[in-house]
Amino acid sequence: MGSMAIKMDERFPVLDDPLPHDTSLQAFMVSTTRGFLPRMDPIVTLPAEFDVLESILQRMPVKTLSGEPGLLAHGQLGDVVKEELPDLTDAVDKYKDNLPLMNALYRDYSFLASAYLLEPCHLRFIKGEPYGLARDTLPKNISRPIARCAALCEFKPFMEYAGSYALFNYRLADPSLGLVYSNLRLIRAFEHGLDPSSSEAGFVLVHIDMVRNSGPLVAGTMQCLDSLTTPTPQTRTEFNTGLATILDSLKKVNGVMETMWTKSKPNSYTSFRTFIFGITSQSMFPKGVIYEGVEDGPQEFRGESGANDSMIPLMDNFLEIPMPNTPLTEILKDFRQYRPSNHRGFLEWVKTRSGTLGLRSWVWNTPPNKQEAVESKRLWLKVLNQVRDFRWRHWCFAREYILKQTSHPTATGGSPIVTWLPNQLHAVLAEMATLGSSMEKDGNLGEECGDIVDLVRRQQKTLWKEVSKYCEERGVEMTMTPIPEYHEGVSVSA
Ligand code: HEM
Repeated sequence: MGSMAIKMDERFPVLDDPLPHDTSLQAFMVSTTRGFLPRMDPIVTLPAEFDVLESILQRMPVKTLSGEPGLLAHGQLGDVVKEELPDLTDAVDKYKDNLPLMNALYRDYSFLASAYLLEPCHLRFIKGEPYGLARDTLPKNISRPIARCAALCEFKPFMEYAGSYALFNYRLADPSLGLVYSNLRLIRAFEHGLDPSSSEAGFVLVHIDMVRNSGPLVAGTMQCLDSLTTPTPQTRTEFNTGLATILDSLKKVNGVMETMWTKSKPNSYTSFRTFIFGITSQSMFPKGVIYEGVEDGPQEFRGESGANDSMIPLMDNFLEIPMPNTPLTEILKDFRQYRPSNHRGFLEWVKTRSGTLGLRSWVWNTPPNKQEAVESKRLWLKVLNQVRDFRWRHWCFAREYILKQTSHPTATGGSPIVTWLPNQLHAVLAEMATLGSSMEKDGNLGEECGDIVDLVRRQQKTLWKEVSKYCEERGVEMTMTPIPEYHEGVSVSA
């Protein structure tokens, strides 16, 4: 089901039972129980053939598990990789039928690859110097095995958010306590992340803690789409129940997101992020990276980024949020490739299914006076409000963790730091203002939705001012389109 073509007129095979013991399936498959988390908790222990890799990865972080400085603290990783690590591609092949194990190897080689390439930049960064150039060649003992496991797991041969850095990088300190924040530990880290109270650990673990709530998000989405696919007299009721489930799940996700402020400190982010930069659009890699023994030409890939999480893209596709036709939106589309193949297939399927059903029109162009139809609109607006809430908080993160800390112009995924996040936030605000105005006209806004629309109108102006200020300070072109005063007269049909 990973890369297998799913016909768009068939129901996407979302799992209810995530089949945690089935090693013939990719680790990442969308389910109504674990949502976008892998089907099983990530594999921690590698087979004995990989003992050298394990030993290097344990000695690698700036601060190791014992608290002693590791190889990256003194710039010793490059030499150790050359001296100690054999090319273990044949050992990878020996286990190729065990896809979750391939995923663990992909995670581990991608940690090593990023640390190896960016080690020189880290050494300059801690001296307060600009990043300068990274290493531009990945030696065979890393490039061949990472290319092999990435191909088997259907990832890019470079660190990704789900398959490597975040969602396949946790273990349970006490398995009997399950997936609760205080019980989560990182498997791999670059800087201080093996200490669960560190900002690096907090940054990663908050992502996992959020995605832990994505099962009902998937289930609610499927319920909404199913209810319209085969219409019955109960369709509207079922649709509204599905929307309510989505809303509940997003509220939990946003509630956990808010804990980032205390779990990971704004002034610590820039030091561990050196290792999660990608190759695409980064000054550290002006000529890409040569993967020795794999491909002839230089390669480039986007870096690790929450932009490759699937929860918000799911909502973008389900709600048919119109994105502006800008080069920034092209980057958003490019990000959609950097995720597990099954997530990719699911997101595409939802986009097509919502579009074919004309979901947005069905909700917004129905007669305004039927109570259940009005409820669909209110729920839809509240779900959009959670997407807004996510993106607004996210913009606040970008301001506090990045813009106020560094002048480096490009985020880890290779997007321009000042304008990219606002491109999407602006689009969500505009959509909400448009839909809110149409409810207002019909006299159906109600108090809660009225408050939401008021907030949207205030945030449109604040965002505009903030982005203009950063663009001016940094000499960046302001790309946001002007805000039409309260979007009067804008059509809401899809
Ligand atoms: C300190 C916290 C965070 C910072 C500094 C941060 C930073 C960024 C940056 C700079 C981008 C732009 C894309 C790029 O990398 O080129 C981005 C995108 C994104 N990040 Fe984060 N992030 C944070 C936390 C999170 C969390 C907890 C999630 C949860 C899943 C997340 C999900 C996303 C999403 C979905 C996008 C795409 C946004 C969109 O479509 O508008 N981020 N992040």
